[in-house]
Amino acid sequence: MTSTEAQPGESSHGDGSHEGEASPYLELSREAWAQLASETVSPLSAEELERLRGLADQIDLTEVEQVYLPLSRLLSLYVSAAGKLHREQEAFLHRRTPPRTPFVIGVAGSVAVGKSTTARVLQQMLAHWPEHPNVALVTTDGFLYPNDELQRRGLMERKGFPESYDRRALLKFVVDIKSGKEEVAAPTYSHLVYDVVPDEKVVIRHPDIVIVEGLNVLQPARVRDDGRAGLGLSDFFDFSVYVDAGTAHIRRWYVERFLRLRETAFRDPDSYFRKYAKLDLDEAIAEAERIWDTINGPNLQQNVLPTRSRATLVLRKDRDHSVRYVRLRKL
Ligand SMILES: Nc1ncnc2c1ncn2[C@@H]1O[C@H](COP(=O)(O)OP(=O)(O)O)[C@@H](O)[C@H]1O
Ligand SMILES: CC(C)(COP(=O)(O)O)[C@@H](O)C(=O)NCCC(=O)O
Repeated sequence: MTSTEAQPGESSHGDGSHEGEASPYLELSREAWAQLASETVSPLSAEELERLRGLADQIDLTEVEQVYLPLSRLLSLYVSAAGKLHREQEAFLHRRTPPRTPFVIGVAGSVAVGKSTTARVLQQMLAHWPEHPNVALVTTDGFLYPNDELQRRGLMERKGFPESYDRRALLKFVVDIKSGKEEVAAPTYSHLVYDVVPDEKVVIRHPDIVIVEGLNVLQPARVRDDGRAGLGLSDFFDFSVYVDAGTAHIRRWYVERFLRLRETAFRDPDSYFRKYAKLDLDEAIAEAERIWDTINGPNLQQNVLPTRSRATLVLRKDRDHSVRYVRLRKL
């Protein structure tokens, strides 16, 4: 078994358990997990796998086969079991027209850890398992307050912190999905203009599975003024994945992505960051590090990392994005 380094604010096991307590997780080394891949028949042809890589230019095909294929199979088992349980419960309750309840998967983790990449690969892979072809993907950034509102609340330097989201709207969105509403719409966010896009929605119809990806999807429910805890988003998740890595690696991935965007997206005249396209290399690195050290790094430590032990499964990556071990909840 791989040893784990403790992170600030976490238990010595790094999984929420404390000395002398049984860990609620089963930990599988990279080798043990990859072994499962050899026992899993891929629902994707070689060409489909190759096409999948196009989704995430950087992702290694071996990684897709050894890590994400068994993960999609495991998820597929959970989806089937949840569907069966739901149907049997509805029959037991004599409900004749049971509503469709999509299987909801949360994908959490830091900015730049690889949540979007993981979520997109899982979306494609899950859609190839015959039982559930309609897999929708929603990112929580559409539920950020628009920049005007963030400015009004003094939160422009806190984008991504829990209070920068319209949490009530986000919760309603997931409740609507889980209660089997036929059509559900979510607002969208543009990384180019760095703001919510007015009047643009992503509409989800009849999904079998919905993946909800975002920094704070595992945040526990807030305690209300009357002292009672409400419901949190994760109360409506059937499964959750926390994408994890050492903070120093994530900080480097953030800076590298920033430098790549400086060569591409930041040059777009509509880009909020077009001023960064003019920076020389050292200035650009300093600016990316400043944003990390003042916004995304503190958010990771204060809000995101403390939710890791709430996940059903943790994917722990190494410095090159390869998954080093997988932790799965067994209790
Ligand atoms: N599995 C992977 N292999 C290689 N590079 C990856 C992988 N996952 C993410 N990356 C790279 O890491 C950076 C952050 O990934 P991204 O999915 O955009 O993160 P997030 O959605 O968490 O902000 C991107 O530059 C992306 O290309
Ligand atoms: C938009 C984000 C808050 C991520 O939102 P998410 O989809 O995880 O809800 C983040 O990518 C972001 O822009 N953070 C602000 C600091 C920065 O510019 O990196």
